[in-house]
Amino acid sequence: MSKADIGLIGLAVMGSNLALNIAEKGHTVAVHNRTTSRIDDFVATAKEQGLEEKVIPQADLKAFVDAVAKPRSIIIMVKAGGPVDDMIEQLLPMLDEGDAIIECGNSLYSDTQRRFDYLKPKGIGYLGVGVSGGEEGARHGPSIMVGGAKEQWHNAETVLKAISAKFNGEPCCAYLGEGGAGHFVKTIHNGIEYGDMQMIAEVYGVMRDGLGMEPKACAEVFRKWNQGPLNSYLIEITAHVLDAVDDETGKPLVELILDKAGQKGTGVWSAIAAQTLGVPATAIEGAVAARSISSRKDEREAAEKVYGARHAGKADISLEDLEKALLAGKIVSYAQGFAVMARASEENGWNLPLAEIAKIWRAGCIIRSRFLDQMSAAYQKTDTVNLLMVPDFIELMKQNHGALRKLVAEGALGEFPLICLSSALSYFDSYRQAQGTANLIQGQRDFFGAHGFEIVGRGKDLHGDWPSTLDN
Ligand SMILES: NC(=O)C1=CN([C@@H]2O[C@H](COP(=O)(O)OP(=O)(O)OC[C@H]3O[C@@H](n4cnc5c(N)ncnc54)[C@H](OP(=O)(O)O)[C@@H]3O)[C@@H](O)[C@H]2O)C=CC1
Ligand SMILES: O=C(CO)[C@H](O)[C@H](O)COP(=O)(O)O
Repeated sequence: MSKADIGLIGLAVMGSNLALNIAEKGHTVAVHNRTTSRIDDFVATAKEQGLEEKVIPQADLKAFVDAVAKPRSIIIMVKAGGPVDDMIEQLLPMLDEGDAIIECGNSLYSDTQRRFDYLKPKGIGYLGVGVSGGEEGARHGPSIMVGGAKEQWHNAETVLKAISAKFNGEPCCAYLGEGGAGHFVKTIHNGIEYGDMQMIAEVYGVMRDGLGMEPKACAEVFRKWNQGPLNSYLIEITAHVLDAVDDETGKPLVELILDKAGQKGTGVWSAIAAQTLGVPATAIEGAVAARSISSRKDEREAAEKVYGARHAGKADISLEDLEKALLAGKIVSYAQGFAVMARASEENGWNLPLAEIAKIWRAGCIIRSRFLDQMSAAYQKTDTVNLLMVPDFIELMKQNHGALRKLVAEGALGEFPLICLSSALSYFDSYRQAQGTANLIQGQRDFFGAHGFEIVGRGKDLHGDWPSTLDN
């Protein structure tokens, strides 16, 4: 029996769809799953789709490994965390030097780095790969962010590029750097995804509570915006979510869905990375905070009783300004996400290609958009890491930050929470303020802790002659 081009372990939502995608592109794939009933279900689906000849199912792990051509490329698509380490340990005695484990889940990049370092001396290549696009993407073409062992990447490159999404014929799949680089980029992708989703939700809140719009009317607006500069997958699906009607009650489905957002970790990891690297990512942090506040429904209900319902009423803002405000917020959020990646790249020696990252996000992934095409073109022309200093985007910010300002002001007066959009605006205003207020902070730090301050022309580590007695 001829050997499979590639192996795949983990036939849940993502793994099964990736395996079907691989088979459809003409590559033979050996598949395995801990619970064997999933293998049977997968084989049945492969048959329905006429792909069974490209699939080698193996319930026994050793037989699965033996079914893959050497040097082996074995994708693992299991639950992130401990299960990945378990899988690695089970595979290790069965692999040969030069084989590769290609881990495609949403893993913490520091775990990926650890696994890469652990396997390298054993002669096993470890690739930590971010895959975005959900179920549909996995089946028909995700965006694929590869990090880890470069040599083994070349063995798997043909298959991974074949199954990835294409933008103008170019694969949305690239090798981005050693160790945890691929998973770091996927994490920041998700952080940006959180920002996009939260900003959209905040604008929906203003439409609903400030402009008194019904979900169907909101859907219509998002559909229209999807024809303009905000064109993106997330704007498109927002229109669909707002349009959906509950069969049981005939009411808009969105009004029945509990307002508590889930989160699986990548947003928090992005915010922690930003803080650890000393690169502000206020939009991502705001989006994570908003999800956490949303989950405290009981507390919110109690607080509303204490403080009274918000004044929600007429917001004095046009739909045109809402669109512009969303665009300005989005630019700031992407500027922050890319600045975090640039800093992480320096810190870890990854040499992350920012233009390439924007390119492979243009199709297949959850944040795919027209905007990313503009971004990749802009980053190809410049080395500047902050998008706010890239000529095309300077122009866009100049045209749109006024609308963001108006929205945030309306939000404050009308008591509409805009945690993400307002923090994006504050970042923008802080970023472009040549004379800030940290002079006072430095004075305070020197007062209570003799931490020293700098006076230009006079020197560093200077101290004030502060009073020694105080009232407090
Ligand atoms: N769902 C999505 O939209 C996206 C998910 N991801 C990431 O992709 C990965 C897979 O996601 P998804 O397909 O949703 O599946 P899940 O995260 O729900 O994981 C289920 C799979 O993991 C296997 N598994 C769990 N524990 C173990 C273990 N200890 N040993 C062996 N196998 C184990 C399960 O096997 P069994 O059947 O035996 O229980 C099953 O195949 C995750 O890291 C996820 O974060 C990335 C992008 C999008
Ligand atoms: O990676 C993804 C999309 O890109 C997954 O759908 C992920 O689960 C999204 O994160 P969260 O569940 O925290 O919203």
